[in-house]
Amino acid sequence: TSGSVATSPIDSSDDAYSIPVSIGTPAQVLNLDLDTGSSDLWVFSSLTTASEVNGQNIYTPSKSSTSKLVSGATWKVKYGDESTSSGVVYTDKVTVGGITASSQAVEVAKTVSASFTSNSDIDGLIGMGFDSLNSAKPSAVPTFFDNIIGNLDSPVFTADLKHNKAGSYDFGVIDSSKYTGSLTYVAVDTDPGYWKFTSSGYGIGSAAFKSTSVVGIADTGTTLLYLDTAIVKAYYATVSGASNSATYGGWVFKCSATLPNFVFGVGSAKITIPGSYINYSPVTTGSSTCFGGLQDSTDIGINIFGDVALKAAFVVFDGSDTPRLGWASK
Ligand SMILES: O=C(NNC1=NCCC1)c1ccc(Br)cc1
Repeated sequence: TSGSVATSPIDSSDDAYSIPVSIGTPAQVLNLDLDTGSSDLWVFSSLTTASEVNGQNIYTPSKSSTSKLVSGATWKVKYGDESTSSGVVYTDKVTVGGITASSQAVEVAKTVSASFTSNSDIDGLIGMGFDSLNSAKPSAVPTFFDNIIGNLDSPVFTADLKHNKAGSYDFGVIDSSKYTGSLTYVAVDTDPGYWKFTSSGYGIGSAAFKSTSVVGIADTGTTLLYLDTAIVKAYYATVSGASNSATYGGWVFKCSATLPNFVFGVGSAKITIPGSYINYSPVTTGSSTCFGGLQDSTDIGINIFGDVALKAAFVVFDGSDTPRLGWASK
């Protein structure tokens, strides 16, 4: 089988990208954040503390004829932005882009942290990292990708995220109409469970490309691009008036600034992020000070190729016995 689902940015800053996911019988459709940086499929639910639900769609297992409680199973997940959620586990029928996992572990939230409550556009997450990252206890549960991979024509999913418009995630097929040129593949290190790869270098504006190994993860669940201090400083040195603000917790500049393109290498290929993608958003609504889409990864401990980078490319997440990432321009 193969399938495709549209994915839309939840707001004008492309803060996250959601997909419709059908759960249960009859179908309950929730908008989930497909996240290659984690491996839990969890949802707002009828079991979620009422005061922590604010406009989200919820999954009510008792209304699904195919739901089953997984006795004794619990989960608790913490994300890189310090957000958290936790609860219990059901299995149910889950369909994404026309592809069904008949008995998918659906982690039902009993509690979620404030940043989830305040985001009415996201009804939960669908993790597409490796199973080793799954938080369920006493034993991990397989991701949706792991459950369907055996039925896919090809053991892959692809990401075609776009700036301020709908893109798509495809499953089981590589649609060559969605990219230009050719795909360049790079090895993935699956320890500890991210899609971790080594970029071959970077270029800032019209400056010479710098060949250097940059280890990072391809993370659809992280909004921005986080790289080593030296690269980030070199980039903002070309933006007059840019500064690393303690007040705002990162690099800021005048919203009217002209930002250079940023190129990152994958093998011999080069992906160009338009400078405009690095003007992320005003620090507060209406401010003329803007927060950069490229930030320092020092405090994280690993580089993250988040949505700012991913939306400049067509990316193949290849889950074959030798996992790898394919990158192309578009
Ligand atoms: O949590 C992570 N990615 N997904 C999401 N972030 C926020 C909601 C979902 C994440 C993963 C690895 C590293 Br290293 C840093 C962050």
